[in-house]
Amino acid sequence: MKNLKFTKMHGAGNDYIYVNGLTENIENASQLAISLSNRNFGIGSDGLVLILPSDSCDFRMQMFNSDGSEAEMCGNATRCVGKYVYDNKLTDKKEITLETKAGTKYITLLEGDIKTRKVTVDMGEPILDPILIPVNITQNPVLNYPLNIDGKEWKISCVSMGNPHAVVFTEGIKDFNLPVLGPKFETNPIFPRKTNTEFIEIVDRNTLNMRVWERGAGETLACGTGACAAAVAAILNNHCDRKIKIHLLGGDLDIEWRESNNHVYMTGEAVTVFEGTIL
Ligand SMILES: N[C@H](CCC[C@H](N)C(=O)O)C(=O)O
Repeated sequence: MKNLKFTKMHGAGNDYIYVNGLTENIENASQLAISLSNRNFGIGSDGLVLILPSDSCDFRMQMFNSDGSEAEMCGNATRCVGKYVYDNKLTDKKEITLETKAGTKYITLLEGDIKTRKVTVDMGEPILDPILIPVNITQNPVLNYPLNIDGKEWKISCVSMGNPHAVVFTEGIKDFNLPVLGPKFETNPIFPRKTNTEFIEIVDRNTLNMRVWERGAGETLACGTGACAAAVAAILNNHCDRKIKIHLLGGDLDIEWRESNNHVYMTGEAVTVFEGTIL
């Protein structure tokens, strides 16, 4: 894709390539995600995000993992899209609606500047029905369900934020060999559409530590939908209260699951790193 203009951004270290689909013509976005995400021969990223026109919202987001697979939703990217459209004067609003494959998301731009901005996203309601996640387990909701992997029993709690998540409450996560362990969850046959997997340490009733093995991307420094899923699972398992700070390798995310409307709210930074053109 010669002369393709892009912007490199990250949310808590979860970095994506952003392309303005209103002006750039994108062919085969899946293949483009693979080639541009390559950290040696491409730009290097966790995937590709297209910002597109929408009939129902201010904008539409299409998100592709670095393996080329398209995901229903991406929390960190949603914050960055909000910052992108404001900084590039595609809107002058600070309350922005975004059409995604997981429904409409509501973005609120908070304090910030051209480099870094704090952003809150209303991520909507968590999905707990195993049929809708999907996960081949009859328990509903799926909480602390025993999953045997290579002879070790793990307890998983399954939540969807439009994309599937298996949340594991455990200890010693900094020593986990995720490149070996992660794929055994991601491609486990009980997940018909694979899964993202969050490995969580409970610090206290308002604090979690998290590492994540993402579907289609491997270990990332942060996962917004994963942080939301982990917060919901922690609250349902009575490990935490409804406001939780989550420490991820790339930074912190503040999650609130509001009792009043059953919506999950995620607040964190969106950072613009550089702009460029593909030669
Ligand atoms: N790998 C995810 C998509 C990206 C999610 C993550 N980066 C986020 O911030 O929510 C999936 O295939 O469901």
